Parts: sequence; structure tokens; C-alpha cells
Amino acid sequence: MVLSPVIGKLLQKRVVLASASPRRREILSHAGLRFEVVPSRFKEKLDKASFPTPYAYAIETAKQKALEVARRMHQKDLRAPDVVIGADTIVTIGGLILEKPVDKQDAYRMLSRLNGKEHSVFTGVAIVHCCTTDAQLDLEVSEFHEETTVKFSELSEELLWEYIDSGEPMDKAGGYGIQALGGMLVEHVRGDFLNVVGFPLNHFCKKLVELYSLPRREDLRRVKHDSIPPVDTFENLSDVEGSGSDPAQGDDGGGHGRAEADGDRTQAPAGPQGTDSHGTGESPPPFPAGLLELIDGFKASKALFVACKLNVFDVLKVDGPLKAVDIAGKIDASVCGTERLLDVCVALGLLEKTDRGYRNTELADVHLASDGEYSLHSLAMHSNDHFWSLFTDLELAVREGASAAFGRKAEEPVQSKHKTLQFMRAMHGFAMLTARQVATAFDLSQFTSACDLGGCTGALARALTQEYPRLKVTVFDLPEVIEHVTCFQPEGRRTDRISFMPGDFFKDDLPEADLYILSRILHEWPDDKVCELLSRVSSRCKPGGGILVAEKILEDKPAARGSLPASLNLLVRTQGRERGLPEYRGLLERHGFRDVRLAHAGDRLDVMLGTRASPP
Ligand SMILES: O=c1[nH]cc([C@@H]2O[C@H](COP(=O)(O)OP(=O)(O)OP(=O)(O)O)[C@@H](O)[C@H]2O)c(=O)[nH]1
Repeated sequence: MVLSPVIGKLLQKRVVLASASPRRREILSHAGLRFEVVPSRFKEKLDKASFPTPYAYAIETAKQKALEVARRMHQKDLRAPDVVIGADTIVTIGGLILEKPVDKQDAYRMLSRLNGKEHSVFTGVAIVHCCTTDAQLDLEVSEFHEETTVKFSELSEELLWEYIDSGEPMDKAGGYGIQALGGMLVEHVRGDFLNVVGFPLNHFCKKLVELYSLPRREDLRRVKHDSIPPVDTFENLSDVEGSGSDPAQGDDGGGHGRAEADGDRTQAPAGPQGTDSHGTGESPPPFPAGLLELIDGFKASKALFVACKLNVFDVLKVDGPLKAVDIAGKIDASVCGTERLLDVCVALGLLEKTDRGYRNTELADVHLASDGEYSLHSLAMHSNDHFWSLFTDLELAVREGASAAFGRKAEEPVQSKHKTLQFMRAMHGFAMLTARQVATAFDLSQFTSACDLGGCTGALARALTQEYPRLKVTVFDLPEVIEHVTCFQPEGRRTDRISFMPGDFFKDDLPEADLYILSRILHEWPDDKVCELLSRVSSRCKPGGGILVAEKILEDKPAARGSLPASLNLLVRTQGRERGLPEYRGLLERHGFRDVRLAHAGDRLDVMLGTRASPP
């Protein structure tokens, strides 16, 4: 199996991953596959007892997930993608099928069952090939499964609960994530590790080779519009180099380059011995799809920012679907420019194009229109108006280091009401998405009062009071921030257990509390300011009281993609920096906090909880 030709078979096709799983997305994009993500709406409720084996159940679920997406896209667009990939991961032990836990108790039941024993993880995969003829959708399904055996160590109740309280089990089959904290529970693995994580990449690649070289008809099942596809269109799939544009050319590829590329493609591909069409004996390197995506990444961000700034998503949320000409009229822009922007948004998965015009995807409705509870519209605007220009100085910041760059182009003090509100809205959008995970990363029910330092709009305070009925929270922030907090308090959900107090945590007396919270504060500051702040908190906190710090912890292993730009952000913007766990732990211990524990709160934040020791 030569890597490049395998994934390369799909590069000229429009591929959709019918899955909301971030792990599947990561595995496939790391393999160099280019695809769109359209999570399936198929409800995983098939009758397990009606399947002869657990893997038959996983395969059928995977297939139904993929078919639902293929049909939905065809219905909307009258044009389905070329290939839709669906997957379903289950854990089996003693004849029982375990899926994702529904709550902490369910996670506990699952993990207790797996404790000290060996179990199987099955992932069923369906590769659906779509072909539209005369608006009629033909579907061909190829499917397979992979099994991996995993053995858990003997684990204490305390450890199980600590793991459950980390929040990690909730979206994972069997209630654990082998790729993260859950790896600590595992004694050994037999088989494909990535299969446990959610996608059997090795078997998938073998399947592609099989499908695109020598189609084995017995592997294919006929599916009509609602079930089995016709086999006779399968010839279209055996990728006899041809249709579709060459992604390597990108949108800047001129006619000359394209002709050359096409010329290459009509030659015989690399043979089993690795001889290429030029007879040089070398295969071309794997297609660097991920790299090209990175190179173009700034264009995608800017298109998103501009669409937000022109209120495209707001207009479509209220009036969509609309034709480009009508949208252009509403946003006061040229028709040709609007049309191009809209098509880019479609390619980015933010809009859908139907015969009635453009409309928001669910993602855009929820996160990019400016009015939703979980809107990131202001975060996009803040990034456009503020970070974009700061990042143009990244080279300078890297050459000279944070302090030098900071002196030259420091973050402007928040001046106007407009800027303060934009900043607050940006912070609020992110906090609304992460607050619950931060609030539940540890059991905080022993605390009755908390002070959220720099707590801004009170999004975390609200999640805390919802989670802990006895807890009262004081949000402490600068007067110009507190002045505007009323705009962010949801009607009908106000509580007198949250109060807002204006003040500067470097200068003013801190409110009294059992628990002090610093969520995304410390990374903004250099070491001397962090020490000054921690020492103020430490002298206010009573022995036995707590400190909760939420930050993205720098790890030795390669950072998660989402957290990478954060440390550069700080370099161009402030004198602060991201820190690793030993460094945070050292800082907290130096300021009188002991028993510092770590829990993950989703992909973007980690949470540390420490206890104030009695002064010696
Ligand atoms: O060790 C790990 N085991 C499992 C996972 C993740 O668990 C889920 C399995 O759930 P499912 O197959 O139903 O997939 P969903 O997440 O619901 O997404 P779909 O939209 O595809 O249904 C899967 O995300 C695994 O990645 C893990 O992370 N580690």
C-alpha cells in the first residue's frame, strides 16, 4: 500500500465526513484527506437485539449515518457529494454493547464494568458513493469493521470518579478516551489504536485500495433511494484518472500548469514497484493537502470575518434562503463580490446553496449570527478589527520577543464604549461555550462563596450557580466592564446568588470568598505580575479555601491544533504567555496552595484546583 495513491484517489472527489466526532476529523485530516464535515442527524437507536453480532450493529449505524447525510445534501442541493463516510464506534463486554454515556452515573456503570477486564472496541465504517443522474440519487455502499481488544487495569473507585469528573467520558464510546486521560486506565491494547479512538485508518486505506483498484462486487450492497444502491454505476468510481479539478493547482493555477498536471494524470500511475509515469523509479511525495490548507488559511479566516462584518449570517437567519442579488442589496455590496464571498462561505461549510438561494448552515445560525446565546460573531469581529492587524507584526514579535514587541505595539487600552462592548461580547461568546465544562471539571460543592476575578460578563458565574445550588459568586472586574454587564444577563434567568463588584485586582481589596477563580487571566501577564496577583489572592484566601485556575496548559506533546495560535496571540498582544503544568503548579505552590490537581475542560481549556495551606 503506497500512501499517496491511496488517499490521492479521493482528492479529486468531493468527500464528506458524516460525523461530529472531532477525533475522526483529526485522524482523516492528518492522513491528508480533504473533506467537508456534515454531522449526521441519524438517531442511533437501532434495535441492538436484531443484529447477529455487535459489529453488524456498528456497521448498520455507520451506514445509516452516512446515508442520511447523502440524502439530505442531495435534497437540499439536488447534488450530493461524491463520497460520504460514516462511522460508529462501540465497546462490547460480556455480550453488552456500550455506547456514549448519557450522564456521569452511566459513565460510572460503564467504567466499573470495564474495570480490570478485557473488552472489544468495534468501529463500523460505511463509504457511500453517490451518483446523481437526472436528479435521481444512486447510492453504493461499501462497508467494513475493525476490532481492537483493550484491557483495563484494576482501578479504584476514587480514580474512576476523578476520571468521570474530568468530563472526558461523556462523548466517548464506553465512557473513556484512550487518546487522552483515559489512556491511563489502559494496561494493553491489541490491534489498531486509532480504531479505539474512532476511526480504523489502516483498514480504511486498504479498503480504498481495494475499491479503487479492483472493485470487488461482493463487497458492495445495492442501495435504492432508501436502501440499496445499484452496482452498475460502480465503474464510475474506479478512478480512471479524469474528471474533477486538480486540487494541487488551487485557484491560482493557470491554464499552462493545469494542462501539465492533466498530462501527468493521464499517464499510468505509480505501479506496485513504485515506478512512476516518468520511469524515474520514484513515486511523487504524498499530496500535501493539509499544508496547502494552512497556506490558504488566512483567506478563509478573512472571508469569514468579512461575511460577519457585512451581516450575511444575520440577513440569512431572518430572511434566508436568498439569491445573491437580494443578499447584495441587503448588505449594500456588489452582486459579483457578494456572490464570490457566498460561494467561499459554502465551501467553508458556513452556508448552503439551494435552488432557492443561499441559506445558513446550522453552525452559522447558532454561532455566526450576532444574536444567539452561543454566538461567536463578536469574537470574529474582535479578531478582524484587532488581532488581524496585530498579527501582521508577528515577525517583529518573534524576532524581538514579547516584551520588545509589546512596547512597540501594545494592546490599546480599551477606550470607547463600542470597543469595551465588542471585547466583552467576544469574551462572552467563548465563555458561554466553555463555562459549563470549567464549572464541572471538579466537584466544587464544598464551597459556598466564590470570587471570579476578571469574570467579565458573569458567564462562568452563571454556570457555577446553575451547577452548585448553595454557591454565591462575586464577579470582580474593572469598573468600565462592570458598567455594561447588565446587557449580558439573560432575562428570566437572573439570580441574586451572583453579584458584580467593580475593582482592579492589582490594586483594590479582593472580596471575601472560599474559592478564588482566575479563568483565562494568568496567561495575560508576565511572571512578576502573576506572582503579584497570586500573592494578593493567597493573602485573602483562608486556609482550606480554594483557587481554581482555567488556562490552556502547554504540553510536551504536540499541542492540539486549536490551542496553537493562542501563544502567538499573546506574543503579539501582551507580555503574557502560556505555561505548562509544572510551571503553574510551581507558581501556585510558591504562593501557599497545595494539592494542585488538573482536569481537562474540553479541547480549549484545562482547569487546576489547589487548596490554601495553613501558613507555617
Ligand atoms: O478511546 C476512545 N473511544 C471512543 C472515542 C469517541 O467516541 C465516539 C463514539 O461515538 P460515535 O461512534 O457514536 O460517534 P459520535 O462522536 O457520536 O459522532 P458521529 O457524528 O460520527 O455519530 C467517537 O467520537 C470517538 O471518537 C474516543 O474519542 N476515544
